[in-house]
Amino acid sequence: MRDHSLEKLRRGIDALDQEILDRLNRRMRLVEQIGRIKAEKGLDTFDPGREEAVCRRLVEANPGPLPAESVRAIYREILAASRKLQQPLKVTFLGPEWTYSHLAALSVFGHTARYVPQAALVDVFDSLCKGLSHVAVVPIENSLEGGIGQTMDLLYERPVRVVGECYLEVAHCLCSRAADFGSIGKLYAHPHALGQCRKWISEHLRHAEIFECASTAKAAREAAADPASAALCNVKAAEHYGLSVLAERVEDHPGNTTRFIVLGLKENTPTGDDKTSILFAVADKPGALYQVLDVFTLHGLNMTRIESRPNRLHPWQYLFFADIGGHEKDKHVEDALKEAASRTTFFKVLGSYPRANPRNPIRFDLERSRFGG
Ligand SMILES: O=C(O)C(=O)C[C@]1(C(=O)O)C=C[C@@H](O)C=C1
Repeated sequence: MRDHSLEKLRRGIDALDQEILDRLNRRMRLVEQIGRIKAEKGLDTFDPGREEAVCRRLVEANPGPLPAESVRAIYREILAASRKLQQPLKVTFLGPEWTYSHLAALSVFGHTARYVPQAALVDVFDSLCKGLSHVAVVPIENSLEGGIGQTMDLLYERPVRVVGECYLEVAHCLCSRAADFGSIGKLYAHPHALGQCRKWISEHLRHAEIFECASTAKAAREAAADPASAALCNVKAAEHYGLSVLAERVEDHPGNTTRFIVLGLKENTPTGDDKTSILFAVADKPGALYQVLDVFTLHGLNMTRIESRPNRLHPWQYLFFADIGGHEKDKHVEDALKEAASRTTFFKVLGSYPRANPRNPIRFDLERSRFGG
């Protein structure tokens, strides 16, 4: 028997879908016009500040029942389609495919960007600096393991700008071609994944010989070649390399999150809720670091991170990486940066970008292989 009320509702949906499509195409015609202006003026297609402003405005104006995370997910793909019409955006990251960097890049740039995996982190920076990619996505710190030293070194050495950030929940799985733990003699894993799963491994895989790999996806690739081995990787890498998931979420602490930064070559426009990353060195004298930090206190700027790293060009000297609230173009931030710089021996603004919320990381839904809130 035909259900007339169901058919009527579906006719309503069809009419609305047509309206959404017409409006999306009207939007895309405006996007094409902007694309032509940008091309004439030599401006970048990707404007992270504007994109964040578009999403934030919609999330704030959203009356529901559509959840905020769905508004963001839908607009992630609409904006990706917009950029693709203007000029396909090339996004580079540490590969192979389905590393956490790849997942982070997908969560920022959607599925229609062009993804360019690299074999090493230095190649990711070089691809951007040589103009072979428009943007790069690299890990900068993990909630359990701390700063990613190699990224910090390359931020010091290369003329790149930080133009965005995102937090991604890291959910490691033990994946293998083997049917159970008993037959696993080797474990392939990235050193950070090993650090994050230390306790679990000592309880469940004490007998396995450990082989470190340059990425979690490479670990999956190695495990695919040897049925008596396993890898610590995400569920997408397991799927891609034909591995079964033997155990889910094997990290020692829930809430394991990695912060990724988006790199570009140009400055960002302010959005009203930004963060600025800086890098500096101070003289070898009492109170030198305090003098710099004091400037931010006096200007009422919140410092959300400070981390030191050995300066590889000058042994036993240190570089400080810090993040403060605000945009370098905000007057009070600009004044503070100028004053702080005058108290250092080296000072570099790495970039200002829309602030992301570490307490609400992007989650990769293991069951549905989709991004959630
Ligand atoms: O406003 C722009 O600069 C656009 O190019 C349009 C648009 C959009 O679709 O809203 C597309 C790409 C940019 O990264 C930002 C926004």
